[in-house]
Amino acid sequence: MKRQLILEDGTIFIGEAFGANNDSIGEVVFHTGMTGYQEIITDPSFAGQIVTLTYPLIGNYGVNHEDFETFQPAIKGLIVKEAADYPSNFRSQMTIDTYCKAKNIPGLQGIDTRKLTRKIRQFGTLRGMLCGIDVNKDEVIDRLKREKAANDLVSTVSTKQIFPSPGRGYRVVLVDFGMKHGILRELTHRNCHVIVVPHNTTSKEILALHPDGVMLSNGPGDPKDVPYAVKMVEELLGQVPLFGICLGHQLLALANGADTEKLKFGHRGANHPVKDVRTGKVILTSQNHGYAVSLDSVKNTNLEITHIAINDGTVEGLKHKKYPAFSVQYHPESAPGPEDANDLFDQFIELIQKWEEAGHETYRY
Ligand SMILES: NC(=O)CC[C@H](N)C(=O)O
Repeated sequence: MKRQLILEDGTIFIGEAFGANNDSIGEVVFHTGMTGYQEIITDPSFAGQIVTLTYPLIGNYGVNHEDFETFQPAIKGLIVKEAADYPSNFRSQMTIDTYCKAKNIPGLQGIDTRKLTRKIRQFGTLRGMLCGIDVNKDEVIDRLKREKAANDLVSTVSTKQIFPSPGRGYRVVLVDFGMKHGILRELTHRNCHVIVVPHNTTSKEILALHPDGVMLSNGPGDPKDVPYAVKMVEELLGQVPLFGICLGHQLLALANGADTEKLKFGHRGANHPVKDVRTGKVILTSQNHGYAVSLDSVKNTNLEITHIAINDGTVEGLKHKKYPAFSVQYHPESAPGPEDANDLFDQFIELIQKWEEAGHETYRY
């Protein structure tokens, strides 16, 4: 069955359908990872987006039940050069087509993904629609231009209920803006007693849980769409150690008076070099973001820039000058992908330890 991608600038890519049989509108973005399609598809930060994978063969090692980053994927569609029909791996439990059908994700294959990626790189991220080939093209383009992207994406992917992931170590409140399971996995590995709370939990409610540390998760959309979360972070500063990842990093910046901006086509891949400006050390990182902290806006704040992207000089890491709070724009929990930044979770645990040794011990049960 034929399916097409119509972009808001009028460009059309016609290919073959796979996955669910429904039409879908989203922001078309590209990801350059050679592996990790299962984690990409299930990363809630991609909510509202149609994801193009630049690696040409996707699904060759199948889909399994262990590598999901969330139960309910939030992407609006998947575009690949070729979706493998016969995966080969001992962990494989289904094909990418079966998974996309089960999770209501429309797929498009057989188009020139390099051409599409070049277009996005040249003109910036575009809105697009995945649909059958019998639609009225002009009506679709008009709709794509007219309709605004959703601005409440975080609420659609965050947990509605508070829930614990019990451990015997430090009590960490993890604010779920669309958390990847990987973050929970890393904290659990370090024996933390994690309490996952919804995106709109207030600072007062968080402090009432007597956390030793608070983790701000990744999440979809523009950080300015969640002003209540900026307020929550602002009120927690200096009260408890904070660690922010991706959206969490952007919220830490906004809470300190810095600004964020939309990047032309974002950073989405598994090999983005990042430099620690304090040591000069360069690491490879996994990334997925469309917004970034504006470099100049950090100058007159209490924040210090700790990391910079080698490719385009954007802000990749921040640290508070006075309070125990730090954040990174990239994903230290990434799996698969480079594990170069994984020790940031150990640094968070050390920060909590130091904070407590300094006499800021909170209650425990
Ligand atoms: N992975 C994330 O947390 C992404 C943060 C934010 N939604 C952005 O696109 O920049």
